[in-house]
Amino acid sequence: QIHMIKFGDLNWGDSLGQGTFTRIFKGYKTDFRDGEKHMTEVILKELDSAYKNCWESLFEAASLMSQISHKHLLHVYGVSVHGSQNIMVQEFVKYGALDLYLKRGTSVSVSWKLSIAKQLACALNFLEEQNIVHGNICAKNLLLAREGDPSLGSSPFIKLSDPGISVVMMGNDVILDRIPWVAPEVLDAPDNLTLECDKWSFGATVWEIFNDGNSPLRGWNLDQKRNFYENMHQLPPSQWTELADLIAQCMDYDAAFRPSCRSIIRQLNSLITSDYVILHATEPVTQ
Ligand SMILES: Nc1cnc(-c2cc(N)nc3[nH]ccc23)cn1
Repeated sequence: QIHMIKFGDLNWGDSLGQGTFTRIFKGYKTDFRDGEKHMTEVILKELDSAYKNCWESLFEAASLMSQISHKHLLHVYGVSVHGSQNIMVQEFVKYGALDLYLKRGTSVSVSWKLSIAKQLACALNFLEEQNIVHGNICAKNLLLAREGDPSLGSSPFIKLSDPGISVVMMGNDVILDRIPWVAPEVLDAPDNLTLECDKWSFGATVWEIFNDGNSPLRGWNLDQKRNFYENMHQLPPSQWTELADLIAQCMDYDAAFRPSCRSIIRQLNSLITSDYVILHATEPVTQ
């Protein structure tokens, strides 16, 4: 049910960097609609030939995302296979990955951050309703389609990218390196990804959004990361107690205690209307 795209219909542009086992290029796909030639901006994700055996997992991730459509889920046009090249063709999202956008130091307001968190919660709620586990929720996989302009009062708009190659295909080191986004229970059973795992990752992603895109536990080695879970540590809490509480609820070591998406959305709505937002309208840019 995933669309197969003819390699000849793809035009390759600049390299935009690397994903996990993939190279990312800007590009265009040609298609003919009502007798006219259309060039659509796309992202081409080419799987490194060394990881050919992961193609099936990448293909599954693409199929998953192309089966469902939602305004906050990245659109996957299809895949193209050309000799040893395996390519996923995705919609191009103008401002790219949220973690890089935040790291570039663009100063954004608390309500901007809450708006992003709520959009991600809505995407997760939609996936939960379809009983679909994403498995790789993180700021790197949030793409910014619209910056939002505080002076115009227009809010940002994000799209959740595909999960990429499943952790099931990865070695234990890659799973450990995904601490603190990967839920603790995944370390013991990587092939048992549940909806609750996405809630844990949601908590870590909200932490990133409110920490200017800085990676939590940045620079820690795999042993330190393993100890973080073995000692059941939590990420440094925000000064905003209600936000810290929501993150801690999502990052509960007991999956059964993590809140439902409905509860997450309700709590975000109450944060959005709280006085804290007015008091911290535009955070001073911390250099
Ligand atoms: N589905 C996607 C994925 N990545 C982008 C993107 C946009 C941009 N401005 N710079 C980038 N640099 C690397 C990737 C990227 C766009 N759309």
